[in-house]
Amino acid sequence: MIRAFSIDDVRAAEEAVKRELEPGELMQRAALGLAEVARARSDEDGRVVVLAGSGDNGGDALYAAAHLARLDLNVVALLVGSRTHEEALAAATAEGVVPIEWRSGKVPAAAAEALAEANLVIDGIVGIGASPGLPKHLENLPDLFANDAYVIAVDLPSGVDPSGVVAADCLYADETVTFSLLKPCHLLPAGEAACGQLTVVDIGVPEPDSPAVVRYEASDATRLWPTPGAFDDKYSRGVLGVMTGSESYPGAAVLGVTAAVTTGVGMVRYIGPRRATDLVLGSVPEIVSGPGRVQAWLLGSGWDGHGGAPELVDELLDDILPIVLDAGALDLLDEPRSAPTLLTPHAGELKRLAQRLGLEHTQGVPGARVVADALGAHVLLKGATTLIVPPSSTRGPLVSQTDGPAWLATAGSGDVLAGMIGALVASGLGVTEAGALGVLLHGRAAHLANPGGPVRALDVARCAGRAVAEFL
Ligand SMILES: NC(=O)C1=CN([C@@H]2O[C@H](COP(=O)(O)OP(=O)(O)OC[C@H]3O[C@@H](n4cnc5c(N)ncnc54)[C@H](OP(=O)(O)O)[C@@H]3O)[C@@H](O)[C@H]2O)[C@@H](O)CC1
Ligand SMILES: [K+]
Repeated sequence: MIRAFSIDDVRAAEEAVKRELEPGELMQRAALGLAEVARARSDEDGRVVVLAGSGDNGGDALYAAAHLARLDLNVVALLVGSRTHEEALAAATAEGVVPIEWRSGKVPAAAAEALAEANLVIDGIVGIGASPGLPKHLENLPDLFANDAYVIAVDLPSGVDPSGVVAADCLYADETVTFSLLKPCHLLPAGEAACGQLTVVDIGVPEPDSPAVVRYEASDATRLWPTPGAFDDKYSRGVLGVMTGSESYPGAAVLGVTAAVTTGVGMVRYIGPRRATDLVLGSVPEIVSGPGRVQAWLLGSGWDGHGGAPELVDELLDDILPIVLDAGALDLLDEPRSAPTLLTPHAGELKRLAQRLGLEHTQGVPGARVVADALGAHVLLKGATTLIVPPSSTRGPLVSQTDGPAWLATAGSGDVLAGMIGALVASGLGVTEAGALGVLLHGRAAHLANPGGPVRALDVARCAGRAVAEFL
C-alpha cells in the first residue's frame, strides 16, 4: 500500500527527527539526495538552472546546486522568491553557482538566456509551505524553458496545493524528488499529473501512524482477497442481491451481474423487470432470480425510476445490510443509514447529488467529502483517478486509485465496476477495501481484455476471474 501523510503530520515527523540531529542536517540530507538524482539525469556538460524561492524548498535546491557545481556542472540559480535562504545561497555561490535575482516583474535577460540553454531545471520555488498557484511573475515560466529541458520538482511541483485538494496553476515536472514521506498532492488528482515520475529519497523521517491518502496495490489484493477455504459453501462465501437494469436499460443488469459472478461470490440473486431478468438469465444462468437472503445489495445501475421492485427499496435502505448504490440509486438516500453504504457516482452524478442535498461543495474531494458527511456513506468518485472518500467521522484516509487504462471510459464500464464491488462487499470486505480492490480489479481486467487497446465493458467483466487469479 502506498501512503501519503497530511502536511501537519509531515511537519511534526520532521521536527521530531530534527530534534535528534545537528541543525541543518535534515536539509543537507535532502539536498544531497536531490543532487544525486539531478546528477543522474544530467549530461556530462549539463547546464542546470535552479529556481530558488523564499523558504526551505529553495534552501534544498540551493544546497543541491552547490553539490552539482562541485561536480563541475554549469549551474545558475534564479532567486525568484521575496526572500532567499541565505546560508544555502552562500554555499552555492562558494562553489561557483551564478545567482540572478528575479523577484518580480519581467524576466531579466540573463535569466531568460540561462533558462533557454538549460537542459535541467530544478524547481525549488515552493514546497509544503505553498499556497496554491504561482506568483504573477512566474506564470509563464515554462515558455522560457528549452523544449528538451528535464524538470525536477523539489518535494512537489511548485504551485500545487500540498494537500492535493485545490487545483491550481503549477509547474509541471518530469520528475518529483520528495523526502521520506509522500504528501497528499502526490496521490490526488489535483497534483499527481504535475509530479511526473515520483522519486522518494530517504532522509530518515519515519512514517507517522495514520496516512491521509492511501493507494492499494496488487499485493494488497493478494493479502485481502476473500479467497474461499475448503469448508466454504456458496452461502458462507456470500450472496449478493442485485437490483439493477430497467425496461429501457436492461444491459446494465447483464454487465453488473456478469462482473459479480466472474469476480467470484457464492451466489447472485437478481431482481429486475421482466425483460432484464430474461436477458440476465440468458447470459448468466448461474443466478437465482427473485428475493431471498443476501449478505449485501447492489442497486441502481441502469435504473429508469426505482428498478424492478420499488416496494422493496425502502425496506432495503432500512435494513442492516451493506449496500452499494450506483447510478439511479444515488437519488434514494436523504439521510444516513445505520449500515455500511457505498455511493459510486461519477463527477456529473456527484454534482447533481450534492446540489440535490443543498451542499456547499459539488466537485472533487470537497464535494465527495460533504456528501459522505451528509449521508454517512463512503463516496467512490469514479474518474481517471478514482477516489474513495469516507465520512469525516471515520477519520479514515482517502483512497486514490489510478489503475484503469483510459480505454475504460466506455459505456457499461461503471455497471461492471459496481458488480465487482458488490461481489466483494457480499464476500465480507468492508466498503473501503471492496471499493479499492474493485477498482484495482477493473483496471487489471481491462488490461487483460485487450492490452493497450480499446475494451468493451462485457469483455472487462468476463476477464475478472483471470485478473483475480493473477492477484492470488
Ligand atoms: N521541515 C523540514 O524539516 C524539512 C523541509 N524540507 C524542505 O522544506 C520545504 C518546506 O519549507 P518551508 O516550510 O520553508 O516552506 P516552502 O514551501 O519552502 O516556502 C514557503 C514560502 O514560500 C512562499 N510561497 C508560498 N506560496 C507560494 C507559491 N505558491 N509560490 C511561490 N512562493 C510561495 C511564502 O513566502 P513569501 O515569499 O510569501 O514570503 C512562504 O513562506 C519542504 O517542502 C522541503 O522541500 C527538506 O529540507 C527536508 C527537511
Ligand atoms: K518545488
